Amino acid sequence: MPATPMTARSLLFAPGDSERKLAKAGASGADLVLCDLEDAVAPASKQAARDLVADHLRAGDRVQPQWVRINPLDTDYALADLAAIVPAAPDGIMLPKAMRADADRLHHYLTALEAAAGLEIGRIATIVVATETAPALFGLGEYAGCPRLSALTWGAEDSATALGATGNREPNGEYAFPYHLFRSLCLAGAAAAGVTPIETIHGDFRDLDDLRRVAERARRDGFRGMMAIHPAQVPVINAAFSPAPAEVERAERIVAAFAANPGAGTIGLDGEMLDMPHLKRARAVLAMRRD
Ligand SMILES: CC(C)(COP(=O)(O)OP(=O)(O)OC[C@H]1O[C@@H](n2cnc3c(N)ncnc32)[C@H](O)[C@@H]1OP(=O)(O)O)[C@@H](O)C(=O)NCCC(=O)NCCSC(=O)C[C@H](O)C(=O)O
Ligand SMILES: [Mg+2]
Repeated sequence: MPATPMTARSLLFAPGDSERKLAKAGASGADLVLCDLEDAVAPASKQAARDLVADHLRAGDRVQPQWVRINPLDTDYALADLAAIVPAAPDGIMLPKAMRADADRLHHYLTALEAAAGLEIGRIATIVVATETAPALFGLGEYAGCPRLSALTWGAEDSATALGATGNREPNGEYAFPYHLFRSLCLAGAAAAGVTPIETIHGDFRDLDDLRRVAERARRDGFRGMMAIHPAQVPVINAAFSPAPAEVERAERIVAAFAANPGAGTIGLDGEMLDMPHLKRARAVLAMRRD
């Protein structure tokens, strides 16, 4: 039961206990909304948030796919989250603090709950936040063939907590070395599994210039989308994960140059040597266009 790799550029979190934010997220222009039942919701509000998110899902009129981040499977909250949410037919489930075995367990739970709710089996896709526990950090290469999995992402805050760190940033604001490693392993793990790598949140939600820099770097590195925590971040992320006109034009010229030289493995264009990896990347840029 393989899932289609995720195509969302922006995934906006809305706290599950905020009716206002759940409603506003739909109008944000985000490609996907993540209704959160995990860390944005205090323990005392978990049940109220489940009820609110289920009502939100049942209200219909989905402008974009509506996903739910449940609590980790090894907490007392997770099964109650799934029991409340699956009958309301979310488009997907985000599983935090997880590793491959948890994603497999989630697949089985979803199959049982979809059947009980009369939903099409396999309609609910999954994304795993795959760096948030110490054991998970050693398992990022294990996701190939994971049923329902459409994307992998990572979380710098919970990774730091898992390591016992006191922080995760250098004095200049960049992530410290361990978090570059986890980010890179998430990217490579997603590529190895044939699913979409999604960049983590940018917590400084007022600094949109820095967000632009970080999001553009993420796309350059291979991420295909990014999570957001505030509606103002959405247009910046959407732009960063959409190829610019000049990039599309260059990709078209590369594809055309190879088409004009069908026997050539390598060609020169604008003084640059191009071979098969360049052609593949040019085709990938063209596939990312949204007209
Ligand atoms: C971060 C926020 C708490 C800031 O909220 P606020 O101070 O209210 O911001 P603004 O005054 O600028 O809000 C302007 C209006 O926009 C609405 N709004 C704000 N955020 C959202 C949102 N996420 N979705 C929809 N609408 C939103 C406000 O309601 C204002 O509208 P109005 O009421 O009409 O004036 C807040 O942005 C927020 O709650 N963000 C989401 C936080 C969240 O979900 N966090 C969990 C994910 S991150 C994570 O878990 C880390 C990761 O797992 C790791 O381990 O690293
Ligand atoms: Mg987290």
